[in-house]
Formats: sequence, C-alpha cells, structure tokens
Amino acid sequence: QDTSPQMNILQEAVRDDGNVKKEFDFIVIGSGPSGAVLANRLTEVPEWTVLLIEAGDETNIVADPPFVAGALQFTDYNWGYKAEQEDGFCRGCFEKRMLYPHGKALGGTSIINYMIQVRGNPLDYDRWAAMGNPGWSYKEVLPYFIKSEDAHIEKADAGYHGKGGYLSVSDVPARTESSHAYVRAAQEAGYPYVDYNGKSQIGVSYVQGTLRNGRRDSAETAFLRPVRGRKNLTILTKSRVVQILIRPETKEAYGIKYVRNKRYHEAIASKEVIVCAGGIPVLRDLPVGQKMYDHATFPALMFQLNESIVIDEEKSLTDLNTYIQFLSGRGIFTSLGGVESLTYIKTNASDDPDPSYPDIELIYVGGSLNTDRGLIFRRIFNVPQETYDKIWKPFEDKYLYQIFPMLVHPRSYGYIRLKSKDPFHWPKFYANFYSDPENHDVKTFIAAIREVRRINSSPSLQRYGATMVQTLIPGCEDHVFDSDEYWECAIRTLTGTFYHQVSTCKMGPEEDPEAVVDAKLRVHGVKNLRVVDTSVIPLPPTAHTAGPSYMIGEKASDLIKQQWAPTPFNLIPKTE
Ligand SMILES: Cc1cc2nc3c(=O)[nH]c(=O)nc-3n(C[C@H](O)[C@H](O)[C@H](O)COP(=O)(O)OP(=O)(O)OC[C@H]3O[C@@H](n4cnc5c(N)ncnc54)[C@H](O)[C@@H]3O)c2cc1C
Repeated sequence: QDTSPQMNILQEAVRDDGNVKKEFDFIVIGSGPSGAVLANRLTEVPEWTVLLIEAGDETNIVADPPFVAGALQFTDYNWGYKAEQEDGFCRGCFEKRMLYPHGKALGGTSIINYMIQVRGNPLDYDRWAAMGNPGWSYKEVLPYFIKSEDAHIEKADAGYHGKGGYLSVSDVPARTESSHAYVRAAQEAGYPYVDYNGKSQIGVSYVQGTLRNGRRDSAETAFLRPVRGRKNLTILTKSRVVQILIRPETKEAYGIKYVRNKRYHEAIASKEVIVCAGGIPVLRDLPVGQKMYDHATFPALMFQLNESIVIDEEKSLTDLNTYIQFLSGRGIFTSLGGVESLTYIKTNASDDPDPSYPDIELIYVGGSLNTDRGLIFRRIFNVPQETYDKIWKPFEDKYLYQIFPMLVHPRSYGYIRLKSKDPFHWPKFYANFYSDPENHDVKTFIAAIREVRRINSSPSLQRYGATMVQTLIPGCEDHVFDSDEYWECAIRTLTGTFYHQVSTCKMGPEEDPEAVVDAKLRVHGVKNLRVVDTSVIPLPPTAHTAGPSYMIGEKASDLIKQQWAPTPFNLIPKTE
C-alpha cells in the first residue's frame, strides 16, 4: 500500500480529452540545479522555446534562512522518500530506515539542501573521462564551474573562481568561536588551510556556501528568477511528468505526458526532451537504477567543550537581534544548518595511489543533534527518542560540537527498484551501505574516527578541554569503547546519508554494460532524449552533489547548443 499523497492525484485524475497540446523546442523535466541552468542557458537562444516542467510548487521566504535548512525536509518541498530496511546499517535507526529526502519545488533539492558548495577533486573528473567520457576531464569542466559562479570568498585561490555568474558562492557570515578553534586545531594536526574549490583539496577550510547576502541562493533564485521575463521560457509548476513519449518505430522522444490540476496533458518537443528529475528512473531496457552510490555518515561523533563557544540556539532564537542581523545578511540564521568547516583527509585506510585524493570529508558542526533539544536534527537522522535520551539528552545544557565523517568514495553501492509500472508509486531505494566484501568502507570510517580524535587533541581544542562523548551506543554495549569492533557496531547502528545518490543513469560508452547515457548525456538507443542531472555521475565525487549538478547543467547546455544552435553561440570552452 503506497500512502504517498501523490496516489490521491492518480486516483482522481481523469483523462483530459480537451488536451491543450503545446509545442516547444525543448522540454526540461525537473528544475533542480541542472534543470534550472538548462532552462536559463537554452533560452539565451532567442529562436528557441523551452518548457521547464516541475512537479513541486513555487517556494517562498521560508527557504531563505540557511540555518533552518534541516527543517525544510519536513515540509511539502520534500518528496518524503525513505530508504528500505536492510541488515548492514541503520540497525538502531527508527524503523531501521534512513530518511531519503529529495527536493520537490521550483529549484529542486537546492530548496532544501544545506548549501555546502564543493566542486570535487580534479581526479574525480579525470577518472570520469578515463572511463570513456571525452570532454569531462577536470581541465574541461573547470570553466563551467567558473562560468556559473559569483564568488565572495576571502581566501580564494587565484584563477579558480568566477565573478558575475548567476550563482553566488560565499563565505558564511556566521562562525562560532568553536569553529575557529577547530580550524586552528586541524592546522596544528598538520592540515594546511586550503580553498578546497581551488588548487588542492586536502586540508581544512571554512565552508563555502551557495548564499547571496546571507540567504539561500537556490537554483530558482540564481538561475530562474533573473530570466523569468523571457518570452521563450515557459515554467509549469505542480505538473508531474508521467511518461516520455517515444515513437516506437524510430525510438525518438517527441514529448511528454503530465498531470496538472488532476488532468492529463501532453506537450511536444520538436528538438529534445531532457530529464533533470534527480535520478528518478523513467526509462526501460537500460540499466537505470541498477547501481546507486551514496555518501554515508555516522551521526554520533560528539565532543564536549568546557566553554559556551558553540551555537546556542535557544538564546539566539529568543533574541530580537538575531532577526535584525539576518535582515542585513548576518548572524546565526546565515549558518548552513550549523555546518561551519570542512576538512578533506586521506586516512591510513586509503589504498589510492594518488596522495592528493581524499577518502573522507569531515564536516564540522558547531553544535550537535541536541542543539535544538532533539526537535529536528534527531529526526533528520531517524534517531529513536530512547537513543536520543540516552546519548544526547544528558548533554543538552553542555557545549557540544560534532563531526560528521562522510565516506566520499564508497566501494559499496545500492540500487533502485520500481514498485510497479505506475509512475505514481514511489521507487524503492536500497542504499546497501557497508556491504563491500573487504569491509573497506567500515575500515575507512574507523580510520577517520581515529583521525578526528587526533585533531581533537590539538592545543587549540584542548584549550577548551575538548573530550569525546563516550556514552555507549545502544546495541553496542558488549564491545569495549574505542575498539575497532565497537566503532563498527556504532556506525552500523546509527547511520546517516548526505543524500548524494549518483550513477543511476550512469554516463559511459555504449560498450559499458552499466551505461545509460553517452558522454553527451544522450540516452543510448533513444533519439532526442538526454538525462542531465546527478544520476549521470559515473563515480561518487569528492563533493556534495549540487556543485557538480550545476556544472553538468552548464556543460549540457553547451553540448545542446553545439548540436542545435542556429548560429555559433558563446560556448565554453570554445569549439574548434
Ligand atoms: C537534505 C539534503 C541536503 C543536501 N545538502 C547538500 C549540500 O549542502 N550541498 C550539496 O552540494 N548538495 C546537497 N544535497 C544534494 C543536492 O542538493 C542534489 O544532489 C542536487 O540538488 C541534485 O540536483 P539535480 O538537478 O540532479 O536534481 P534535484 O535538485 O533533485 O531536482 C529534481 C527536480 O525534478 C523534479 N521532478 C522529479 N520527478 C519529476 C516528474 N516526474 N515530473 C516533474 N518534475 C519532477 C523534482 O520535484 C525536483 O524539483 C542535499 C540533498 C538533500 C536531500
């Protein structure tokens, strides 16, 4: 029984015989980072008409303050998926499942995400290219990252950032004293201060966020709002695509069928249909959804400090000043849900030959799951109330910071299955974390936890008496604290994700049995149909995935212009 609200629409939907057929040059399905960029860039060509179609609604100012990012998961801007129950992880989560939020709004997941902006490691892209995807090496994609960007970063590496692009990437105005202590401590532990979106990634840095004047800069505010007046751009919200129309004889995509206001409609694309729906499988006979990588985390690595230098949410929210500060783009509301700094490390579990290739990202939060007394953060990680009461509650009036290690290159991968042919049925997500035969993913996490402890022992944090919270995770009491067995139990008991599902429509050459699209993002064996979103990413990047998704949108726009533009058009890099 599917209890999704969308089911009701289907039951009530009736065939609309008075279908208004509309024809466009391009139909873009989904308005997340990739789709919004495409809608913007394709309508730069005055001769073209574009329909951008989005299942979710327009957003409003609720999404603006970065600090409330986590709470947006509990609004209608989230499809509300959950991953399936499996044995090897999340054993102690509520219902033994992870929440699997996905944005459903104009702007896609960039409406509910944490705005952490990371491009990835140069090797990520060089490896994509080496897998048979010409055009995707770091040297070739870097211009697209720069093209999108309007950077406001104090310690930016010269030559790596853009000015005047649509997407504002900035330092975060809110920084706690504890984050300064942590950044210093990481440097004392041997990590250089880096611009992780610049020359090299390994090191520590304050986080860069997609913020404009301290507010969320989403795919909608950055790429759609400034061009909504274009006559050749039609945006339809609350319109859900249920089918891509394909001529069976020629295998050519020529339009879509969608539901809007409980009626079926069709729209025709004279050139292409472009799927930017964030990896929801819509095709058949190709290995869609067979492989799904994701970035796992462990949400219970906390350290206690002896001074009040972390986020004090209660005090901030009851202080009028907090609201006044936000009006001028300052103060705690500009914090990315508490995320303040990132450290890229290569643990001693890594067997990658390249010394510049991290295997873990450490996300520093100047607070913990108890900063809001278990209201939102606990629910995000599906931590049961009893577990919260045991681990976090006793520290509610203490000062905790938390590190979320993110496994950037997991060997384990999961998959997606359709429940039925009904497009209104939610798919089933199997994350399949920690299932690689050599247990390498778990070993990497354990190595990361030990490295975090080493950083924590540096003088700048010891000055505040930083000590690890050592309450045993329920279910792991039989193990000795800090033994490898204990940590393995802990990370398999409380497990989270950073929501970076990739590879479900993998990019690769035709001879690659896992590939769904080619290096120009055209679906193998179907004409006039592309997939342009994070699902094409062939290997998990050393990044959060919105950054790569904007880049993929930029690059795809040029690929499409190269193929169809009536006159040569402002392409990067220049075509020969
Ligand atoms: C809670 C959360 C926090 C995150 N935090 C970060 C972060 O801090 N930094 C970062 O880089 N990444 C983050 N991510 C990931 C990142 O936001 C996504 O990877 C990125 O937005 C994906 O972009 P996309 O263009 O592929 O698709 P999406 O942004 O997912 O957009 C897809 C759009 O398609 C629409 N759609 C789907 N099906 C249909 C249909 N049938 N008909 C019409 N429309 C449809 C959806 O409603 C949605 O609006 C986070 C993700 C989540 C869930």
